Amino acid sequence: MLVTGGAGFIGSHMVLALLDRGEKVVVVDDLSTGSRQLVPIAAPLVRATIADIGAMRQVIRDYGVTDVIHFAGSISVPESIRDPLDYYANNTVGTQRLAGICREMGVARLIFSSTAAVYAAAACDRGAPVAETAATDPASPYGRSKLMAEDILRDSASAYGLSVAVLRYFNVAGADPHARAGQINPNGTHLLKVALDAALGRRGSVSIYGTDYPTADGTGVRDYIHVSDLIEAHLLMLDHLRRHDGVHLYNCGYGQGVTVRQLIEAVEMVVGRPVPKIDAPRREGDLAQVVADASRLVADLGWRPRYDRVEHIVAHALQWEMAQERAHRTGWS
Ligand SMILES: NC(=O)c1ccc[n+]([C@@H]2O[C@H](COP(=O)([O-])OP(=O)(O)OC[C@H]3O[C@@H](n4cnc5c(N)ncnc54)[C@H](O)[C@@H]3O)[C@@H](O)[C@H]2O)c1
Ligand SMILES: O=c1ccn([C@@H]2O[C@H](COP(=O)(O)OP(=O)(O)O[C@H]3O[C@H](CO)[C@H](O)[C@H](O)[C@H]3O)[C@@H](O)[C@H]2O)c(=O)[nH]1
Repeated sequence: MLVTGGAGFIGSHMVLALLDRGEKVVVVDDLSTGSRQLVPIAAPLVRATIADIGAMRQVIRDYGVTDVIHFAGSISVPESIRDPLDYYANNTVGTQRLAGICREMGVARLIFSSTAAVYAAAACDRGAPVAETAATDPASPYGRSKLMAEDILRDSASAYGLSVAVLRYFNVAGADPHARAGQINPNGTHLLKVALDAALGRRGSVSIYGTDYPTADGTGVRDYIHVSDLIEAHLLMLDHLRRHDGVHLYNCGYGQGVTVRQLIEAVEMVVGRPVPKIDAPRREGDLAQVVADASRLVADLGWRPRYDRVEHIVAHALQWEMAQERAHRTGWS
């Protein structure tokens, strides 16, 4: 099993879960945002970009890879607006190259990390959960870079017989309940990371981007999914893909909308300290609300989330942050 981006936030949880159930895993990661520290010793880490066809060919050959879970990519909506070409290169061209090498080397299955950012604003902003059948029309280069990658994989599936699962994640957060992995990128911009940093005094405040959205309290609504529940969906997907060829598409979320203010309140409650916050203008490329209809995942794969309360997500993320602080103090990071 090859996990691209396995030194990153979500990929490292995937590696742990695969090892936990006895699979052999190799990781390819260029460590652009990931960290060697997140990769367990039992999983060899090859430091390379997925665009390096020679390196990828060698990894797939050396480790006899038949299945790929493809997390490697660039993930920030605002960054994609500032530098769209980087996003198309890394997410779209990178995936196209990976599909080519999978075809050449006879890889059987690939699971792809896509995103809710592919959906059209009109489909999301009605307020109802968005199903896989909703219209796509991304509001950002990030979303477009991922939607094009989805198309490349779908076409590769029908032309070359690669079996593909596209998983559209909503907002992934939290950390391993045993604090073995978590968010490590010091430049992380996701709301929970920023709010926790503000609560822990590592940054001055959190800006609330937009307070005039047509939502319950005027702030943006997202569907935060605990990373461990997301990983469980990947394990189920992998088993399903091993029994069923073709192309599969699933949303991954809880169907629960949480506003920016509600998430910050949950941080205040769990940490037990106020979070300094500043009202700020809307952020370009943001939608008012993005909530998943994940009933397909539940019906087809029997997915049963375990951590679908926002307090779980915040508590596990905090536990990880505390473990990191201890490790830094004692020189173990
Ligand atoms: N975090 C979320 O809320 C979220 C939501 C939807 C989709 N996703 C997708 O999930 C995937 C993982 O996201 P994450 O939150 O773990 O981010 P992350 O930045 O922690 O992980 C990405 C990993 O990929 C590596 N990487 C990036 N480009 C690479 C390349 N060209 N070659 C090799 N390695 C490369 C990075 O070093 C990092 O370890 C991404 O594809 C992202 O678009 C994430
Ligand atoms: O400092 C911050 C950071 C975020 N937000 C707000 O919090 C919400 C969530 O923002 P994030 O930056 O945490 O996440 P996004 O919704 O922008 O995007 C994330 O989820 C998407 C899917 O919904 C994509 O997959 C993408 O990879 C991932 O970055 C948004 O309303 C945003 O405006 C703030 O108010 N202040």
